[in-house]
Amino acid sequence: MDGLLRIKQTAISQPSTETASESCRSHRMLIVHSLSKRFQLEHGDLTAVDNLSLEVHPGEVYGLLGPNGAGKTTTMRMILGLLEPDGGYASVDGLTTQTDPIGVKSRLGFVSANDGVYSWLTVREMLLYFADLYDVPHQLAEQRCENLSDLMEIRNLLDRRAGDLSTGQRQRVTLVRGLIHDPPVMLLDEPTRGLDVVGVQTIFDYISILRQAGKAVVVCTHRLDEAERLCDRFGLLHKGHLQYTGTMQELRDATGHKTLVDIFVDLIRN
Ligand SMILES: Nc1ncnc2c1ncn2[C@@H]1O[C@H](COP(=O)(O)OP(=O)(O)OP(=O)(O)O)[C@@H](O)[C@H]1O
Repeated sequence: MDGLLRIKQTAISQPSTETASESCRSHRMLIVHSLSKRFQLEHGDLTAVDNLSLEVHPGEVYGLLGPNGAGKTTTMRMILGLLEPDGGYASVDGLTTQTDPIGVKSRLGFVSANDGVYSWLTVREMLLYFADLYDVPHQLAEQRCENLSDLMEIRNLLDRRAGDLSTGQRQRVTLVRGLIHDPPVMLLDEPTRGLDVVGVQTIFDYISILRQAGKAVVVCTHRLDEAERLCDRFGLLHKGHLQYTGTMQELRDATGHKTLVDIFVDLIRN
């Protein structure tokens, strides 16, 4: 952790230097406005996401939590522009998924437990390829590749074939890949799924780096204990509705329960 934090300053842009003022900084937040999605099933419609609104500010980690089928993935897919909403939009930097879906996409980084790597490319080739997809100028991409490799301790892997890496090494590479275009907003879908204790700690370190770099971070996870330690604010989704949103203390005050687990059990049973 110490090593990562020591060098993080050089690897990803800091909010104070990247933006001139607080008002400018506030544009770099994620706004989700009245997102809705219905799926047509054989026996009628299913509302997977119902009029969901939330905001995530720079330097804030927001836990989007909910039981199986609550609508988390559907929400993420709509924010990422992979699924057309029936209503509402997501916006970053004043751009919206309705009017400039590619502009929004270029401002989002995505890390998922299902991330794969291009087996036949070296790690460096793959990182530069992704940078190119995001139109990062080559020299800047090379510089980011070096700096982020130091940050996530993968410098010794840069010239190795991605397909030969261990699970933990791949994880670090995909974390770097998510940041190669220096997006202001990061979406993390079940980032600790299937990882050992070291892998989980890597994710914790990564998220604290993102927070300190002023990224707006959304984390979807079933690990409520982890979410409680990681996130500044939470949205509790159930059957497509955002039932509660707020800090841990606000959730406690609203529900009368102490832990996320208790809040969840109550939510699902009632
Ligand atoms: N393409 C689709 N067609 C029909 N129904 C879908 C489709 N995608 C999702 N759903 C339904 O929408 C609801 C929400 O699914 P979603 O995958 O968003 O939940 P989730 O909160 O991510 O669940 P999990 O934690 O189990 O991954 C579920 O009832 C699911 O079956």
